[in-house]
Amino acid sequence: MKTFKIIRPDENIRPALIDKINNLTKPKGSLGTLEELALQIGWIQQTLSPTLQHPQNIIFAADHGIVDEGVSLSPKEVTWQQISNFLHGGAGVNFLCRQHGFTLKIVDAGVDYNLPYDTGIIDMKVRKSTRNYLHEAAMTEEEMELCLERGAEVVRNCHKEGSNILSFGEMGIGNTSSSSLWMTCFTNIPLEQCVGAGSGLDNVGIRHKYEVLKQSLDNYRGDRSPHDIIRYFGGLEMVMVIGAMLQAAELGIVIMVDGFIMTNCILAASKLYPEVLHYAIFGHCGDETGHKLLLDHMKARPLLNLGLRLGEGTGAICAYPIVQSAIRMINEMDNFAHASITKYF
Ligand SMILES: Cc1cc2ncn([C@H]3O[C@H](COP(=O)(O)O)[C@@H](O)[C@H]3O)c2cc1C
Ligand SMILES: O=C(O)c1cccnc1
Repeated sequence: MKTFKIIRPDENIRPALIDKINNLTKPKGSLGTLEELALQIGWIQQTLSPTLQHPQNIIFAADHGIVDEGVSLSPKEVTWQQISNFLHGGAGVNFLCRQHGFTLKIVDAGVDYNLPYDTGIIDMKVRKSTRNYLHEAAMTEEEMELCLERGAEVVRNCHKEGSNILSFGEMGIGNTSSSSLWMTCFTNIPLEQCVGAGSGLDNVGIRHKYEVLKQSLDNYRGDRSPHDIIRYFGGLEMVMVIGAMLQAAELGIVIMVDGFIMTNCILAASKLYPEVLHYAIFGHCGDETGHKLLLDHMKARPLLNLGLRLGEGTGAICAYPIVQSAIRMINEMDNFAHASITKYF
């Protein structure tokens, strides 16, 4: 399997970073989460003057065989139709990218449609849709490997373009189902608490989705290793995100984590390489059932709580101005000595 070299950033810089933050003209700790973010990004970048360069939101898209079982309110073709909307600039993620200066990249990981690649969509298609994991593994070992490699390749290209912060998003009707299965397998939280409305199921629909996913789990005969669970229940776009996140961490790129699906992707990535979590900033806690439970389980502290349940990277991008403030704080605030203010602590 593709390997990644992900290290915990060097601790040696931390005292100097803490010292710099504590000497800014404010009571110690009074800028709270902004101070934590500045420390984290300075630590990742190994500098006392961290920067944010060329932010990009990368949407990985694919279809899911399990959709045949009626687990989503939305029909499968919404995946490619929404991609077309992304290209025309009319989706939720588009106005947020425009507002916050993000470049938007769309990656076809496995959409069940012949997409027009001359529009700028990045062709990384591994196959058209996963198989239906009610009956068989969603993807083969080779397909999983291709997903990891291609996700990593997309991020290497962003790195070459100068990005040091990336947000990841997804589009794939049915992908809250894969997410719920990864969540229950990796956290041992009962499946019932991991299954929610996704793109809009009512209670009857959620019950049916739960029954299908429960049956899929009962039918599973794999070895329960992280690798096998990722492969068996994964979405092609979600495994590509894992490759992308791992490559980002290897390159020292800050990872902005979006909603329920992306939180599950970084959870799964951390089962392969635990150190990936040092590079993650959790953008928000959304309304999809299980998201808060999962964040709590991971001891993650999301920046926002806006009741979002869309995906596409929207919640991560909404949180970006807070990250920008943290970077301005550490670079632009004066210190006690220079400002001639008596330091009383
Ligand atoms: C128009 C539309 C736009 C979306 N953008 C993101 N999603 C979100 O909904 C899907 C997951 O929900 P489920 O598992 O219930 O299918 C994903 O595509 C996710 O990105 C959308 C869903 C719809 C309908
Ligand atoms: O939080 C998410 O990522 C999410 C929730 C519902 C539907 N699509 C995405």
